[in-house]
Amino acid sequence: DKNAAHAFWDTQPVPKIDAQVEKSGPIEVKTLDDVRKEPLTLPALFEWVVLDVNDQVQLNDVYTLLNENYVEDDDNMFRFDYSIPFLKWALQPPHYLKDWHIGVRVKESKKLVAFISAIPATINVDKTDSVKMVEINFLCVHKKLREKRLAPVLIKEITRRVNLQNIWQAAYTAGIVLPKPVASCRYYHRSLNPKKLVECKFSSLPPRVSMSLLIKLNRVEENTKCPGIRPLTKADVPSATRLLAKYLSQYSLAPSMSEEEVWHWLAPQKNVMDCYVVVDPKTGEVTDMCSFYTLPSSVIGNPKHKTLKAAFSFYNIATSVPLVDLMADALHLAKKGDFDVFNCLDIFENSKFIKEHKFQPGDGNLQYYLYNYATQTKDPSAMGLVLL
Ligand SMILES: CCCCCCCCCCCCCC(=O)CSCCNC(=O)CCNC(=O)[C@H](O)C(C)(C)COP(=O)(O)OP(=O)(O)OC[C@H]1O[C@@H](n2cnc3c(N)ncnc32)[C@H](O)[C@@H]1OP(=O)(O)O
Ligand SMILES: CN(C)Cc1n[nH]c2ccc(-c3ccc(F)cc3OCCn3ccnc3)cc12
Repeated sequence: DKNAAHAFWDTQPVPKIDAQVEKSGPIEVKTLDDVRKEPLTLPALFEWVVLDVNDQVQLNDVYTLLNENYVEDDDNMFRFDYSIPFLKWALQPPHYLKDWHIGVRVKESKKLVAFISAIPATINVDKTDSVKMVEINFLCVHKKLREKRLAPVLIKEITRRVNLQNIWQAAYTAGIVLPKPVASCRYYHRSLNPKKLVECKFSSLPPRVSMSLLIKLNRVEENTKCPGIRPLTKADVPSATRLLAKYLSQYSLAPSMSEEEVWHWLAPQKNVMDCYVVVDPKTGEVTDMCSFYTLPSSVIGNPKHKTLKAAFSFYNIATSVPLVDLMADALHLAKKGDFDVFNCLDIFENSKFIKEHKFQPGDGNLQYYLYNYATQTKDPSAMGLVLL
């Protein structure tokens, strides 16, 4: 309800839930002099730590905290299981700061009980403003320490450390409604391994549909449709960077990526990132690209299956082939890569293929947010940004 008190968020530079935005731009303007020099105070038993994700032991601590305590679906049947290589990749883009990988440990046992991260990103807002921001992700408090107001402390501390670098805006997404969504997006699932999805109770057999019929109904193309589609290589990066910049310029919220960033985010990496391109045979220019990342979920309390292998749609651009054909290839390649399900949001032009490719609606929303930046609420199709 619109009057619900947000004891923390009502103190933050974000629009009130029922605010009408006049003009776009920063909500508050501060200088380095306004920024606390010392860390926020934690409850007595806890200490701040910086996680060095180059140290296998510390990276494993982050993996275990998230594997056991991170995001679950509404029915608590699945929990995201970001892999160790995925977390290293997600946390170490070009120009990352170790200081922005913040943990809370129990002083006595050194057990990691909370985490929050920021990575640098240049975000274009409303196609006009290019804003130096951070992307906030992997906020997690151990299940045993929930509802003790620890999250606001983590958020204020990462805000402080980001402000110290003269950055005043952030982008983040969440499955819950907070003040105040920039866009409210829906997620969709395309079954690739219907038998396993039914056994995991991710999906159910429709009435009067046998398992063999369900398998047949979800069959994907035997071959690719796009001529010469192949994995992205480093040599493709200058052309792919130009194609991405041109494509993303049409969206109200989109990243601006250097060649170094394009290679970091789109370089094919087993069990992390799949990226395929179509190039003009004459010029070698990249004309089309599809990409999806690997994010498994633990299956909670299932006797037969421990994990669900999900592909999440990332950046897709079709200029020489229809988007529907490019995504047919993405589904084919994901099936070949042994994924059980292919997920996407109703952002970009994804609604063009969601119906035709037999995606089913998911059970919730993914809300997009900006911190300290007011702008009009957008349609999901105006979103051109994917957060992991
Ligand atoms: C300029 C730079 C700026 C950088 C910072 C930008 C902002 C970045 C913001 C972060 C972006 C993260 C993005 C991201 O990582 C992707 S969203 C995924 C977040 N993580 C999970 O859902 C994992 C499982 N849940 C937990 O670990 C805990 O439930 C968490 C830690 C979520 C909350 O711990 P808790 O023990 O359940 O709760 P208290 O400590 O008692 O705190 C309650 C207060 O926290 C507010 N809350 C709850 N969930 C939130 C969420 N997902 N975002 C923001 N705020 C959230 C809540 O509204 C309330 O405030 P209010 O009373 O005002 O309503
Ligand atoms: C984005 N990134 C910040 C992680 C994140 N946080 N909170 C979330 C809430 C929903 C989705 C999401 C996004 C796309 C999608 F196709 C399905 C999704 O969740 C299904 C429900 N679920 C949650 C865990 N296991 C299954 C991601 C997230």
